Amino acid sequence: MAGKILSYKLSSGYEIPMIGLGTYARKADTGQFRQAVEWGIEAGYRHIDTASCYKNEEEVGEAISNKIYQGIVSRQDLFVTTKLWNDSHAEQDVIPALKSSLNRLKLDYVDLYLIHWPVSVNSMGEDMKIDFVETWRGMEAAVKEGLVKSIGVSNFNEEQLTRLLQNAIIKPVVNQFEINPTLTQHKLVDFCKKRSIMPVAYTPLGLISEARPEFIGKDAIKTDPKLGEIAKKYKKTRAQIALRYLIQRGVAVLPKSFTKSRIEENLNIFDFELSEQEMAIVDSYNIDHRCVPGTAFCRHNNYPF
Ligand SMILES: NC(=O)C1=CN([C@@H]2O[C@H](COP(=O)(O)OP(=O)(O)OC[C@H]3O[C@@H](n4cnc5c(N)ncnc54)[C@H](OP(=O)(O)O)[C@@H]3O)[C@@H](O)[C@H]2O)C=CC1
Ligand SMILES: O=C1CO[C@H](CO)[C@@H](O)[C@@H]1O
Repeated sequence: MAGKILSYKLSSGYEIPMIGLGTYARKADTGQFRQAVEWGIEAGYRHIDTASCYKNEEEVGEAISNKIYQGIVSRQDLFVTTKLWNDSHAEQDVIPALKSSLNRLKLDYVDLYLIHWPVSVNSMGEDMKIDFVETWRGMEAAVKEGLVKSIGVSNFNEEQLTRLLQNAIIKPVVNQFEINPTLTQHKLVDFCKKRSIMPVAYTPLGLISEARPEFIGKDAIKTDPKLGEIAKKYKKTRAQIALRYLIQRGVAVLPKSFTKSRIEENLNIFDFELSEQEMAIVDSYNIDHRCVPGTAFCRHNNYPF
């Protein structure tokens, strides 16, 4: 891997590597998550993003245990994030849900625990209308029990972050939300930074990713020659330029791949710098298009978008 991975000091005092390996997949073969995380750690990733709803924490945990056992990394070298699912938002459900995640991950703490969505549901998917401030009390208790180093949120909008900050004893250190060249999110990124909340980009490749035939017609970014020229100049791919653009905006990125060469490629973004003009070109692909609109929750209380 060329170039040292940058990291950022969170408001909790812990360092978060600016790139993490995403692990969500709608479909996967048995062992595919484990294999991807093992390749990731071998390639140099030290930050892994999972969630209880991804149903892959066991395989992610196996990969981590294997790499620790093989002496490739120690637990302290890794930054592991997992997320509280929407069906465990009652204050008393947070620690049991986290303990189940830790059990599946075979870890005794995670570095970051996030409220996955500001929306609460029951096992039938019905809206439970639980206030996320109540959920936050459970998150704070998890810090006090030493089960997690830092806590944060995902898919929260400005209004929700404001209410949370007004009511939090331990402040959220991260908001994880969709950010990429076709959904640049300048307003929410600036809002978070001003409040010492680190913006972390999910779906950082957005419409660049080849596996999204449903977006044909909106994906000029895949073929536009201006981006091709920038990529050629630095001997990088369009995906690497998109990731570098986010890093230079001070946004951490979580690219997911099951392909060994892409896992390595996505990490190889720390040995070049885009000019201001090139940053503006990448920025110009914005069409405010959400790849992850969370439509399953669009009629729920606290739907964020
Ligand atoms: N908090 C939240 O609500 C959400 C969190 N997330 C997190 O963010 C992570 C990343 O988001 P995700 O939606 O997976 O989207 P990504 O932007 O990471 O895109 C993933 C897709 O891009 C392909 N890909 C990966 N690298 C390259 C490359 N270099 N060139 C071309 N194609 C590439 C992958 O294919 P292949 O695997 O075949 O290589 C895969 O199909 C998730 O895995 C998850 O951890 C995601 C969505 C919501
Ligand atoms: O984290 C996640 C992974 O992707 C899913 C579907 O696109 C999202 O709903 C979820 O929030």
